[in-house]
Amino acid sequence: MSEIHDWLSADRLPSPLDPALHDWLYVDKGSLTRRLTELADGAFSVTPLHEAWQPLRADECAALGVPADSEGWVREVYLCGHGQPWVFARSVAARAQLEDSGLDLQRLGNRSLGELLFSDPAFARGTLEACHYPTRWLPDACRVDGLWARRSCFRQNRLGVLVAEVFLPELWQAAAVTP
Ligand SMILES: C=C(O[C@@H]1C=C(C(=O)O)C=C[C@H]1O)C(=O)O
Repeated sequence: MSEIHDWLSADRLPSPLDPALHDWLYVDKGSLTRRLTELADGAFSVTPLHEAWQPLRADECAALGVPADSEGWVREVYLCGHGQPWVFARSVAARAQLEDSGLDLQRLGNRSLGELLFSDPAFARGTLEACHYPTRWLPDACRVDGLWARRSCFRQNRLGVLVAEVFLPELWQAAAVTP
């Protein structure tokens, strides 16, 4: 299934995925931070790569329900096990929604956004969608074609935080999954 470039919910997949891969992408709706922490026996860390106000991508504006080219806070990090990048995560929120919400994403640093989202019961997670993440959107250091990614939107009142997680080959090795 090398042609999936659009974000698809599980019911729109053209054919079934390997069950272990399907589980990571669609079934486990809990915190990825917690799942990776368990897999790494506690040796989990977050490495911020890029944090800035900038225009959001078209697919992000559509998912958040804001006008095209809206500005938002963009946070890109590696989620690491034993110091090795396992997941590249990009989380975005539109400026107007964020400023109304009081959520302070700018001072998160190397704390996990997942801990924050999952510790606040006011946030509800939307449908998980997956795709092969466009290579050009990856940092140079992990630019591999056809990597599986998933995304979902966490909503609280008017605020949406869209979280995309790209699974890197080192994670599949550690988890003994053949993607
Ligand atoms: C949504 C979660 O948060 C994770 C932590 C992130 C961060 O710190 O920037 C980003 C995306 C997620 O992979 C989670 O743990 O499930």
